[in-house]
Amino acid sequence: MSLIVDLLLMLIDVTYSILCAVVRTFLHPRLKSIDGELCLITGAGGVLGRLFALEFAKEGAHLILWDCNTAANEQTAQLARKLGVEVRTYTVDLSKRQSIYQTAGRVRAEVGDVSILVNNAGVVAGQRLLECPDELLERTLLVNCHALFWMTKAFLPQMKARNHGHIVTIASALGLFTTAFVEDYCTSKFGAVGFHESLAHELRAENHYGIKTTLVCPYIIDTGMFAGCEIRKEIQSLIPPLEPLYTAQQSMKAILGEQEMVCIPRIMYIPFIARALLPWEANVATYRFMGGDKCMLPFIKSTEMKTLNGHMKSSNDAF
Ligand SMILES: NC(=O)C1=CN([C@@H]2O[C@H](COP(=O)(O)OP(=O)(O)OC[C@H]3O[C@@H](n4cnc5c(N)ncnc54)[C@H](OP(=O)(O)O)[C@@H]3O)[C@@H](O)[C@H]2O)C=CC1
Ligand SMILES: CC1=C(/C=C/C(C)=C/C=C/C(C)=C/C=O)C(C)(C)CCC1
Repeated sequence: MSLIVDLLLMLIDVTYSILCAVVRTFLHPRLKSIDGELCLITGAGGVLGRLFALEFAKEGAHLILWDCNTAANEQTAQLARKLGVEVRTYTVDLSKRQSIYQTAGRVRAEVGDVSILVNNAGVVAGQRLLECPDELLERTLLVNCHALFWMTKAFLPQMKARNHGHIVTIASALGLFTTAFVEDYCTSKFGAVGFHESLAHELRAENHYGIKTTLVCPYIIDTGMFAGCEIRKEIQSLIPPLEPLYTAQQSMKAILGEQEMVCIPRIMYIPFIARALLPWEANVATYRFMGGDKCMLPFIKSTEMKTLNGHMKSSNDAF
């Protein structure tokens, strides 16, 4: 009997959540206020990180900015302070667990409890797997994936104690479907998506309904990180690279609307769903047609040229 009641309740929940998602797509959802909240953003010296800092500052959140690039991070802080919020900067190496834990300890002691955590920092090796130095591949996993464990372990306990907080994961469309020549990046972003989902389930399973999670999965953004990456010329105008500001603003809408996940642009849901529904060869055929199969080649070539010109060191030289 209780199975039938549970089944009916589940069906009501499923119908209600589908209706909510449909309504949300067409109407503007109510956005929460984050005035006076303490927001920590990683990679705040980078293009998207800086825009996030400014968007959160506009909403009245005080900022803790983390980056390995002290000068760029400080520039972001200066811009944000002009918007009237308090800003503290910290230089940290997110590829090192101890650096994360030490800096988190300083934040807790010097500022207090973080209530919004935006895991934004990300890197990519930008070289073919077989030619890429091992440390560069490892670094992608450490920064894009392992850092999520350490950041969450450092800041979730205080959120749990207050049953209040928000953890944002900036993943990627390449955490939902893949393309060639970016094995390190896809591995790390699929990891980030898996991490986000498991954490979101855990918070619900433990009834921590006051702690929200948002997963952001953007397509190529015009920040320079994937400079050269391009799909078939004729289709490029249909799916152009995203403007960084547009990406940050769409992400903010999802965060403040307490949306669980957002693909930017929405059309990215199609390759995500197609990956799960279509046979592998059918996906290969559509990738080939749209130039999604070799879109990373010009990006990889330009990184390899830089490496040849001595901008980057190869650890394989040691062998
Ligand atoms: N650009 C794109 O096309 C897309 C990007 N994304 C994701 O968006 C996020 C932001 O990307 P974007 O703004 O383009 O990238 P940027 O390279 O502009 O910014 C990343 C920032 O993170 C910093 N950083 C890198 N490694 C570390 C580290 N070990 N410790 C601390 N800070 C570090 C970088 O410093 P430094 O510059 O000194 O290395 C930089 O300031 C990333 O997670 C990325 O994967 C998702 C979809 C598309
Ligand atoms: C593979 C593929 C495509 C191209 C995707 C690209 C080019 C994604 C780039 C994403 C980036 C750079 C993310 C960074 O985090 C299409 C044409 C959309 C559709 C079919 C499959």
